Amino acid sequence: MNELDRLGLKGGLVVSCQALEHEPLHSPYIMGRMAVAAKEGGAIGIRANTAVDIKEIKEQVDLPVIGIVKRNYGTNPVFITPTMREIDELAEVGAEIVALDATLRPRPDGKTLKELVSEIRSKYPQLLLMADISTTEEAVYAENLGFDLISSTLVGYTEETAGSKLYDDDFAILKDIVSSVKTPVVAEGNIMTPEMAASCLKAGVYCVVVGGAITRPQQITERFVAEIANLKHPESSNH
Ligand SMILES: CC(=O)N[C@H](C=O)[C@@H](O)[C@H](O)[C@H](O)COP(=O)(O)O
Repeated sequence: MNELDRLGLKGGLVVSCQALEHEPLHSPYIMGRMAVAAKEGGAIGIRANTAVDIKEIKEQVDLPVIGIVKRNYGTNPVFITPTMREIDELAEVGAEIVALDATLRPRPDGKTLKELVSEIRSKYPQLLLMADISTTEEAVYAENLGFDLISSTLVGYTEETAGSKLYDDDFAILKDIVSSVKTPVVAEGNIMTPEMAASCLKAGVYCVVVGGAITRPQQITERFVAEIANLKHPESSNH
């Protein structure tokens, strides 16, 4: 059994417990409780943002953590674990897997993705690396660089893919990625229902990451409110 399979994520649900500074649940304590709730519900892993949140989550649950640090560097669009600084923070708190932006866009420190990956491999050989990508081309490149996992996290969140959603055309992009690489693929991004999560697993992904639909109550409330508003004013939904 390889290092990745030993973590026990295969075929299961990873819950992303994240709340940015501007969000109502922003707090390591609350993210720790979210992780406990996720574990009670049967989650087999947690995805989390920042060293402080991960530290708290690791004190609360014994599940493997996919760690990221979201940090903006000026106007550069790469914000998920962009540089070695964020990798160092995540390694220090013991994230088993580190996810990083693996798009082909220039990074804020001017390093190429290839350079960053080889630096991480020599500094932290035990760390498993997840490539957060937005296109099949990026997935294939990430596989060539030797990433341990490839996640659809950034589909719809880059200039090139803006306007698309992971679930478009019955998860066509996800299926294309799965059939183009041998590396385990993670389905992540806009998976809003249990049925959608099951469809992703049926499409051959290694595991599924769900965030907002479980841990961002403001998003969940918004969907209820939108549906109710639609009932009251059906004609306005066309505008
Ligand atoms: C694009 C981006 O910043 N994605 C972030 C990556 O960690 C998180 O904000 C998402 O919540 C996570 O990917 C899970 O996706 P969803 O919350 O849609 O289930």
